[in-house]
Amino acid sequence: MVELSVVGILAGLDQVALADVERHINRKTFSAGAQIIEPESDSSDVYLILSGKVRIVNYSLSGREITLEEIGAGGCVGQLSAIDGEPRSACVLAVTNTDVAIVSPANFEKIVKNHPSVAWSVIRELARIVRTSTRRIVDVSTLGANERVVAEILRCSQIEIAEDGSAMLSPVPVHSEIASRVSTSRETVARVMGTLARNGLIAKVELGLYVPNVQRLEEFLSESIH
Ligand SMILES: Nc1ncnc2c1ncn2[C@@H]1O[C@@H]2COP(=O)(O)O[C@H]2[C@H]1O
Repeated sequence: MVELSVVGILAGLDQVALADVERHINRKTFSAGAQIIEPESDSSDVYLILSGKVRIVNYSLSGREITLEEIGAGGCVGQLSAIDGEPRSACVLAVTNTDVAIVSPANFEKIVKNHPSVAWSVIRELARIVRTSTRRIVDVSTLGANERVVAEILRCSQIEIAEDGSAMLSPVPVHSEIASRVSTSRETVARVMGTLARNGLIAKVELGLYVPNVQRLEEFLSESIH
């Protein structure tokens, strides 16, 4: 059984406090593809992700799926409705089989009020969401679709950057997933990745998508913006 201590917002709690939280949760496993949070439901439960990966998605008026974020083990979703009592702001889907600890809104409030370190972590997480959302708004309002695709590959590369300035994205990012993250079509992603490959900025290799020089990719992006 996965320990609750893997959950980021519970990191500051000692064993006694964790045992107390354990009494206020229900564990559940969602299969890959299952919907964990449905916007239409009345529930305001909070989901602490113990293992696996979830995708937070919204839908455009035309029905296109927009990925807001992917969150792995240690993350927390569903806190917004638990905090403000408003309807769910997005859908949450299990990407892989995912083990969660479910906390009712009343128990979430109790845990937050009893443990200042949890309250602070929840606040920090909200700050992170605001920052990420701000960056997305700026990207969507200032960059064209092609540049957004390059910016997304660049962001993934910056996370994986090695000492020699290269990066390996493994597995190769799926076109439809990049498209969903940057609000464009799969065809645009395929076209832009083709251009990057022809310019030697990315290459598909056995291990994944290889970016030989992340700085060159950054320069390519800033040249295409200006
Ligand atoms: N922009 C976002 N970035 C990260 N997580 C989000 C974002 N929007 C919604 N979520 C998460 O998705 C959840 C959907 O249900 P809630 O609104 O209760 O709580 C939400 C957050 O946990």
